[in-house]
This record gives sequence, C-alpha cells and structure tokens, in this order.
Amino acid sequence: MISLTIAGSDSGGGAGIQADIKTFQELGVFGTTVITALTDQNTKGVHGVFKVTPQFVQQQLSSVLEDFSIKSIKTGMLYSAEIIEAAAAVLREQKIPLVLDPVMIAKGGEKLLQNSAVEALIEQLLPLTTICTPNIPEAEVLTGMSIKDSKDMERAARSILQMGSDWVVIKGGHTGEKDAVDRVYGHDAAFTMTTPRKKTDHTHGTGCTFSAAITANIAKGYTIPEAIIEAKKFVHLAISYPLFIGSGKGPTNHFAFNQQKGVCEVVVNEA
Ligand SMILES: Nc1ncnc2c1ncn2[C@@H]1O[C@H](COP(=O)(O)OP(=O)(O)OP(=O)(O)O)[C@@H](O)[C@H]1O
Ligand SMILES: Cc1ncc(COP(=O)(O)O)c(N)n1
Repeated sequence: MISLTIAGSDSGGGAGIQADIKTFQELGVFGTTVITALTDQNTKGVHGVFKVTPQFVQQQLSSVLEDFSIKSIKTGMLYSAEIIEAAAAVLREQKIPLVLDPVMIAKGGEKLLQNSAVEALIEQLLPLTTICTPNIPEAEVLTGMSIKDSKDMERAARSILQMGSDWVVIKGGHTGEKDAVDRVYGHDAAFTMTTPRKKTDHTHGTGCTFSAAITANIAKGYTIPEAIIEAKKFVHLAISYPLFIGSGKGPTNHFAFNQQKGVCEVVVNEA
C-alpha cells in the first residue's frame, strides 16, 4: 500500500510531512511526499517559511504519480493559491481518494495558508475532495459562518459538502466541550466520535496526524467511516501518551498506537 502526502516540512518533526510519513509508517503504509514549503520550526513555533515554486511542486507530484500505484492522497500546508492551482491541475486528472486537511494557521498563530489562497482551495480542491477535515476556525473561514454550537457545526459541514467534498469531519480539538467530539457528515450519513479530552500541551500536529491516519486507512481498504473512526483512535492514543520532548507545545506520540496495540475506546453515535 502506498499513500502520498502533499504538505509542508516541519523541521521539528511533529507536524506536516514528518507527522504524515510517521503515521503512514506506523499504519503499515509506504509514504511518498510532495513538499510545498520548508518551515523553520520547533515546539516553540514557526520561525520561517521557504516556499517551493509551484512548478517544482507539480514536478514532484507528476514524478510520484507516474511511477507508483498511489492508493490515497492527503494535502496539508499548501501555502499559496499558485501552489494549489499547480497541484489541482495534476490531481484533476486522477481518481485517487483525496483527504484535504485545510491547514491555515499553526498552533502558535503563524500563517500556513495565505488569505488569498482560500478561494483557490474552495474552488479548485474541494470539488476533488473525498474527505475534508477542518477544525472549527478553518470551517469558519471556508464557510464564512460563525460556529458556536453543534447546530452551527452541522450547518457549516453541509455547506462544505455543497462545495464538493464527499465527507466532512468537523474536528473538536478547539471547542470548550468536556470531551473531544468530532462530527462526521456525508451526503447520506452523520455520526459523532467521542473520546475524553486530555489535559495536555503536547498537541503539536494533531490535525496532520489525524488526516494522515485517515489517508493510510483508506489505502488499506477501509470504508470511509471505518477509516475515520480508526484514525480517531490513532490520534487519541498519540495525544494520550506524550513524548515530553521540546520546551514548547510538544509533538504527539506516533509510536503509541502500535505500542498500545490500537486499543482505544471511541464512542460513535448517530448525529
Ligand atoms: N486535548 C485533546 N484530547 C483528546 N483529543 C484531542 C485533543 N485535542 C485534539 N484532539 C483530537 O485531535 C484531532 C485533531 O483535532 P484538532 O482540532 O486539534 O485539529 P487541528 O486543530 O487541525 O490540529 P493542528 O493544530 O495540528 O492543525 C481530533 O480528533 C480532535 O478531537
Ligand atoms: C508544516 C506544518 N504543517 C502543519 C502544521 C499545523 O500543525 P499545528 O497546528 O499543530 O502547529 C504545522 N505547524 N507545520
């Protein structure tokens, strides 16, 4: 099984391309990569961004796709409208399932997607998307809605479905809820996934890890709901057993899922 991630490099190893290939590897999937930008980053924040030219992003993508039998693709930090356009031009010619993690702002507040790129993301990538995985601030930017409660989350998800994604997962990392509740919507299905919210500062790269696990699970042949629920287990265990490395917001633990033999209770309810 081979998957592809199109994302930015995190020199600190907790998010971006590095989180993605660690997650693929732990789930038994061979990872290939298209790098959109290098970040000079550690657990204290993003200190600089060095972007790759759109043409070279496209070259990497074409090289990977013409040689490997890629079973699933994810996108993370795409940075600019030009990079999105370059990637979309190649992806449009494929029918490979696409997980779009609409990465916009790092946990430390630094911009990972230019404001001018949001329209390109919506117009060029959402129509090609199998699963879109926004956190709440990202869902607000995509839809222009203000999200305050679960009704708003459903309205925002339905609006993103209308934009062309087959499934939407509104992640609950940023709510004030006692539990970490993610809400999943398809055109004919809706369910919630609940785990206890962990009191921890070691959440750097949670979104990347979650979307990479979904992508790997799709490559392994899981159905979309199974791929999403199993990915919730992966990220919950990664958050539950921190590595305590770095002096800022530490990375999640990509080893934990296999160390704990995948044992994690996720409560799934119809929404
Ligand atoms: N403290 C926590 N305890 C348990 N689960 C959490 C916690 N924080 C986030 N999660 C889970 O981690 C996953 C990623 O959600 P989150 O909202 O943090 O993504 P994100 O903000 O996109 O992450 P990133 O900042 O890395 O881009 C979701 O399944 C969410 O429920
Ligand atoms: C290259 C890259 N991609 C994504 C993130 C988001 O992760 P987080 O929100 O946890 O900082 C990041 N910090 N760096």
